[in-house]
Amino acid sequence: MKILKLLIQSSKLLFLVAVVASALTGICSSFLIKMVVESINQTDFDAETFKVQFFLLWLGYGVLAVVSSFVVSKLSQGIIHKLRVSLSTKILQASFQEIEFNQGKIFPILTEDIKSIYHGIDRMPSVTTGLATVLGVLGYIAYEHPTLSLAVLVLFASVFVLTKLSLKFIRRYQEKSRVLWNDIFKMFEGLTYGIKELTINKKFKNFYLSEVIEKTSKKQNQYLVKESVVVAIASKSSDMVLLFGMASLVVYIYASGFVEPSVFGEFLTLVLFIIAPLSTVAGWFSNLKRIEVALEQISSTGIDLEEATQLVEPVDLLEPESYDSIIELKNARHEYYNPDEDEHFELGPINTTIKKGELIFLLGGNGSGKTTLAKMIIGLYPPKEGALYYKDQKVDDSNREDYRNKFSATFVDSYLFDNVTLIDDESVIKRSEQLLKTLEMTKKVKIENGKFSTTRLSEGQKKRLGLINAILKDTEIYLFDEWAANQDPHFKKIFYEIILQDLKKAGKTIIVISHDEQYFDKGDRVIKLMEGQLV
Ligand SMILES: Nc1ncnc2c1ncn2[C@@H]1O[C@H](COP(=O)(O)OP(=O)(O)OP(=O)(O)O)[C@@H](O)[C@H]1O
Repeated sequence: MKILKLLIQSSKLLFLVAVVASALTGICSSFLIKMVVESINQTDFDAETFKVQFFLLWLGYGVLAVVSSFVVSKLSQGIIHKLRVSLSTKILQASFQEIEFNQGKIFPILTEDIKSIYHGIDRMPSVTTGLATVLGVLGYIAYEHPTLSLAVLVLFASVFVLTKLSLKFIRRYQEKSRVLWNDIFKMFEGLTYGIKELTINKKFKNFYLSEVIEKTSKKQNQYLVKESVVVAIASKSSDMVLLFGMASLVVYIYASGFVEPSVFGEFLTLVLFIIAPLSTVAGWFSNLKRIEVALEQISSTGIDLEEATQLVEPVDLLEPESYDSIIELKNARHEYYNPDEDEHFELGPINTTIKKGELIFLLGGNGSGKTTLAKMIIGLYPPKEGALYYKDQKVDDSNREDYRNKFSATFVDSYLFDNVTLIDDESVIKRSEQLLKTLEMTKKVKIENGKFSTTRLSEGQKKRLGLINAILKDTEIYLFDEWAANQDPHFKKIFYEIILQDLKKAGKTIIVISHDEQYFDKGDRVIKLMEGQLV
């Protein structure tokens, strides 16, 4: 079971303490039950010994139960923390294309699936204690009443079969309701980021509320209700099987007389004591299924929760003194397949070279593949065929991370981080102040505690801050994907005539995706894409 593996991986020592403490708690409770039951029919009842023994077991039970709860909760919290960090790490390490393709699934995983795993683990103290109690009492019954215990085992086996049968249905509904979480998150995304469009148009707002939100939410509720019904049927029918079995035994024992009624009474009391913990253990199996569903969702995005096994040792690219080109694409191809529309987009084969210090404009109509080519050049999409070279060295899985580090980029949908731009170096502070001035942002943004003071800005201003962020990274190659698209003519001029020229003077290699043909004479070369091909 993957969840047990995760628990053990989290801390072997804590896991061992939790198992031992839970087992001892169960043993204490079994002995307490045995003492009470035995004392009922005892003729030579010794109250003093009973009090001492009972007190010690009672105290032991309480202390051990608290210890096991504390340790398991420490373990489960540790797992949740580790899961969050490791999931985030794995997302950052995973193939960009895989994560980009599964973008809609990431949020539900980081919230819903982690919550399901947490709730499953959180119940473990009561489950382990319950299990230990059941096993302890069963052991005692088997020792004291071997024939009767056989009958109990048959009854418990029926409960087990019933639970197992119901788990198939429970899992089916859990899977269906979990898949709907992806739609629910998408719908909340629309509600948050599309609030302008929704607020403006009453018809659309009502449609979104009734046809999207209400329908999806209702559908999920139906699955959740079905799951609860199956859980209730399974658990209640188990209780009914147990009670019916007991009643049948009573009738049979009275009819056959093969056991003394007083012995049977003691036996029955013991069995009744373990029905509740047995129910807790059986109920937990549905939680286990939910954990399985959550873990499957996580691995469906290509994220493997096992400890990372480094497939290729990362290496740095060399920095030779002389080389032909800084970037070269040889027969490089990329393709997308859109399963929803059964549509392919093919880029390439692309053959081109970029020299160090060149300022290149990349031009092309909407959907011609400019951003896709940019992502391939920057190392986000490894070419599906052909190859990419940096200073005459082939870029492959081992050096791709180092290759990507040679770039700074702004994309159309770039995210402006407000807590990452660490401006701690004196020269960087100076440069950022200079850039704020050039891009006329000094009245809006200041540098405070090594960060920009605000990101509550207009879209054009945010883009300018994003540009400053990219430039401050001071990398060898820059890529700007339609940066100037939403800038007014004044800031377009600043971008093409000051910013790009300053970068060029500093020896940077620059690729600019742009439709501003009036500035193309400021560059060294223009390349054009048409339907995925360089023309
Ligand atoms: N993540 C993706 N998955 C599937 N298809 C995609 C993906 N991204 C882009 N495409 C498809 O690839 C084609 C090229 O897209 P791309 O974004 O590279 O074009 P572009 O030239 O940058 O367009 P624009 O000028 O509109 O930004 C389009 O037909 C688009 O539908």
